[in-house]
Amino acid sequence: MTGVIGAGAFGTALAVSLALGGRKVVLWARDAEAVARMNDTRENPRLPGVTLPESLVVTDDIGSLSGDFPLLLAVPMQKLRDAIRAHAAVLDNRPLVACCKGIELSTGLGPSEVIAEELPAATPALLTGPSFAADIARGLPTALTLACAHGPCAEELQQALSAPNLRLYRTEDVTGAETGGAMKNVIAIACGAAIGAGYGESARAAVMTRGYAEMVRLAVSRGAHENTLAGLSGFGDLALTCTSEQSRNYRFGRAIGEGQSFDPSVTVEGAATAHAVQEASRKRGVDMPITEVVVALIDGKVDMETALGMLLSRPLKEE
Ligand SMILES: NC(=O)C1=CN([C@@H]2O[C@H](COP(=O)(O)OP(=O)(O)OC[C@H]3O[C@@H](n4cnc5c(N)ncnc54)[C@H](OP(=O)(O)O)[C@@H]3O)[C@@H](O)[C@H]2O)C=CC1
Ligand SMILES: O=C(CO)COP(=O)(O)O
Repeated sequence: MTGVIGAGAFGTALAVSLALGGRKVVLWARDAEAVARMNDTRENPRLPGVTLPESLVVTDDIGSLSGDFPLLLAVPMQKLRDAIRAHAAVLDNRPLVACCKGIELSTGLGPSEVIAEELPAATPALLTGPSFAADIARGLPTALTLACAHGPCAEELQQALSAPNLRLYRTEDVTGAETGGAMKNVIAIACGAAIGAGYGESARAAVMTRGYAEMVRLAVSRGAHENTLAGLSGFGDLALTCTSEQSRNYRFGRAIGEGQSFDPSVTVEGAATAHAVQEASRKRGVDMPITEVVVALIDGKVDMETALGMLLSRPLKEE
């Protein structure tokens, strides 16, 4: 059995995929009315056009997740700690797989570190990599990274969470996987802004590549292995998010580049994470010029022309 906490787009997509793969899955949401609607219509408005399989149990009863089976935590990064605290009794002392991508603004910690801080007896893991919820829910082929520092648990989770069209690779480098997932959103905002401002696809490729260099520098400074960043959780997700109109982070960046507003109710993980990364990188003395520019753009401190100048006027250096 698998439990999923958070019936947003991603939690629902993972629950659907696992249920269609023959697993027993319980999807929990905090909003009783939304749960009743989902049970009535067998659809989730956050994932339009996808029918919830009959075998998928949707509930607002957190007690139905009691047990020692793995729980997927599919809530936004900045909400993860609240969600854990609200249900600590049920969540403690079992595998908890964070499905969020980001760094906590108030602490500079990644998802596995937040879990470890709140629930030291739980086994933290991370599911990350290139995947749009809509693609997973439609059964399109997808490959992701399952990261867990505890080797045997990583293998069990890899088996338990793979589905016919959802292929999981395993790593024990949780720090590398979570830094890649967090940073790709920041760089996707920069890429969206470059395209929105009309700077062209060559500029985007430059931002992606130099953004990857920033991702690697930050990850290594946090204790990650450089090679992890070349995998699905780093390069893979960077490639997807920086080039797809499906990405909310990319579209948010594009709106900035076009001088348009963006719906504040949409989950854009890279916005808070850019600020968290800026603070962490300054403390560690890690050079992150694209992240600095993204923060300045989000805060409205610079316009696109100034932002471009900040990057192009840097001293010439070796690659
Ligand atoms: N969408 C995608 O394609 C992908 C998303 N992700 C990652 O998944 C994470 C979630 O994103 P996504 O599902 O798209 O976001 P959504 O905006 O679609 O949904 C977020 C969900 O989290 C719930 N939630 C928020 N706070 C809490 C809380 N304190 N307790 C319980 N539930 C809470 C919300 O419930 P409510 O409606 O009641 O507010 C909502 O159901 C993000 O980190 C994202 O980066 C990863 C890969 C793909
Ligand atoms: O993480 C994702 C793809 O891997 C989803 O990206 P967005 O949050 O930008 O939509």
